[in-house]
Amino acid sequence: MNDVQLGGTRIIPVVALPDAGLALDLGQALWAGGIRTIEITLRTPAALAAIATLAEQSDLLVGAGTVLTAEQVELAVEAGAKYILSPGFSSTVVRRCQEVGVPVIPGIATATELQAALEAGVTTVKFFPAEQLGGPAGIRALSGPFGQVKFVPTGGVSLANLAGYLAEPAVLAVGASWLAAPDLLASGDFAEITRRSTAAVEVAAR
Ligand SMILES: O=C(O)C(=O)C[C@H](O)[C@H](O)COP(=O)(O)O
Repeated sequence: MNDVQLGGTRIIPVVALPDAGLALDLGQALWAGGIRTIEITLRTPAALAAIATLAEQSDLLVGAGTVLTAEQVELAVEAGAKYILSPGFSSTVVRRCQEVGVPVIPGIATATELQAALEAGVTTVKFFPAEQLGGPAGIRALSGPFGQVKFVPTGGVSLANLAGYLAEPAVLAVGASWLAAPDLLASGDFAEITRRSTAAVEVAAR
């Protein structure tokens, strides 16, 4: 599975890319800041083209996010996505990922959903929306009965609370949009994306 790679810098920038033409500059800006993976959400029409560009022309480990259907799994994998994330748990999405042989990180928000994920053969889950669900303490509570599970908290993770999440042994990596925030992408401020990446990677390395 991609745990080893995701566990590298432990930070996954979550990006809704307005224009696939920004993909390479974005990839370079993140890489320069020490980031080694990216989640491109299938929330914009540019997503699949951006995944293809980065999969072919960058060294980033490219994941596809907001994958809600089996068809989207296929499209994302065809485009070059190396792992799949969903905001919630769908046994249909998970099954198709398993059939295709691509690692999947479905979202869970409750113990019931986590049990469903385990039953489906998943042991790495997205914890979404992390801050609203109790943050690191919420993850710690779920880790009690589910000690074998690794979490990727996403939703409300910032530079200010990053260290708290990464200090949890059950946290594989965090997902967050502030590194490549929509306003930075809109204004083409790639230098700031590198600055934010550098700052986050520095916190993760402590
Ligand atoms: O679409 C998905 O699959 C998601 O994960 C939803 C959000 O884009 C992330 O949770 C980012 O949240 P923020 O870092 O708080 O902006």
